[in-house]
Amino acid sequence: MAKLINGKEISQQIKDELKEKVSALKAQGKNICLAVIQVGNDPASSVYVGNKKKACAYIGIESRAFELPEETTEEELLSIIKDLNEDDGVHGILVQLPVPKHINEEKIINAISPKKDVDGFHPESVGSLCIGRPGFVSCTPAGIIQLLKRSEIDIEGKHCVVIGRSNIVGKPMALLMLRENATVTICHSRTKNLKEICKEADILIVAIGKPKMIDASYVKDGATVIDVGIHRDANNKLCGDVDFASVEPVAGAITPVPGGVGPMTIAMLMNNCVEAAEREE
Ligand SMILES: NC(=O)C1=CN([C@@H]2O[C@H](COP(=O)(O)OP(=O)(O)OC[C@H]3O[C@@H](n4cnc5c(N)ncnc54)[C@H](OP(=O)(O)O)[C@@H]3O)[C@@H](O)[C@H]2O)C=CC1
Ligand SMILES: Nc1nc(=O)c2c([nH]1)NC[C@@H]1CN(c3ccc(C(=O)N[C@@H](CCC(=O)O)C(=O)O)cc3)C=[N+]21
Ligand SMILES: [Mg+2]
Repeated sequence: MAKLINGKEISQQIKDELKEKVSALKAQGKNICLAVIQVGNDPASSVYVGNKKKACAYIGIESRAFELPEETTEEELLSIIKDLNEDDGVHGILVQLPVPKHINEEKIINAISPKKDVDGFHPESVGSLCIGRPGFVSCTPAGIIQLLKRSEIDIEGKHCVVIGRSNIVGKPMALLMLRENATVTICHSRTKNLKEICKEADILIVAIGKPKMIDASYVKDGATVIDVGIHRDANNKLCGDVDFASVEPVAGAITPVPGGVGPMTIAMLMNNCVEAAEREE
């Protein structure tokens, strides 16, 4: 029986810590504001954006919502970002991904000022993480580090296997584990012997985007398993990239979906907004 890593509870702790910080900042006359931009109305995106707005309200951060139609042009979106970059009242800018196909995602990410890049997706933020300089760190991987630390799971010297090498999850995750002195292996769709490599992991972080792909046969006895995936199964129930029922009996610790990594992503977004405001001085 694995210890359940409770992301809902840990994210709540973090949000409560941030709430106190925000009221202290407010007492000094500083109000924090996050601009959240959604283009189109993908239902999953709307759920995440809604969760972000709720978290802002709870912590005392103002959220300025831009609900733009699917037909919004790249130029229009870039122009909104430019205005927000120049607006001293706005501390963080988030453009919910994916954006519609006619908009170049890379151009949008590059347009956001690194000072307001609370998602940590800008090349300057990623480069800073890579060479150990201060900058915003992608929220999902940063949240996973918090999950591990606050669950008292040692990272230093452990073999961490990350499955997935996307720019927003897998790669920054591997860099963060390295920064925490883990020995890190990154796996992807061309990896041979995926199962054998995963079986070596003390900490297995799964971000592949394939529902329930990782079962007990990939997991060493007692390993910590972190499930980043988020899907809806045949019964419209949320599930991850990990087959929880299969893995839970062999793992030492495991995150559920929902209530694992997802809520941490939002808590770390809030953390980055507070940092953006604090850095302003
Ligand atoms: N909970 C949260 O807060 C968040 C959850 N997510 C979820 O996490 C998952 C991953 O997201 P993201 O990183 O954006 O996904 P991407 O689709 O961008 O990346 C998936 C990665 O997994 C690799 N991969 C795909 N299939 C296999 C396979 N059969 N064996 C080994 N590796 C494989 C790919 O390899 P290759 O590079 O070779 O193609 C790629 O590197 C998704 O389910 C997403 O919804 C994402 C962000 C936040
Ligand atoms: N610019 C940008 N930044 C992101 O951080 C970003 C993004 N685009 N695009 C999509 C992914 C995905 N993501 C999630 C956030 C919260 C939950 C979350 O709250 N999950 C809850 C359940 C949510 C539900 O009910 O569906 C949970 O796992 O318990 C999940 C996933 C952020 N992302
Ligand atoms: Mg992706």
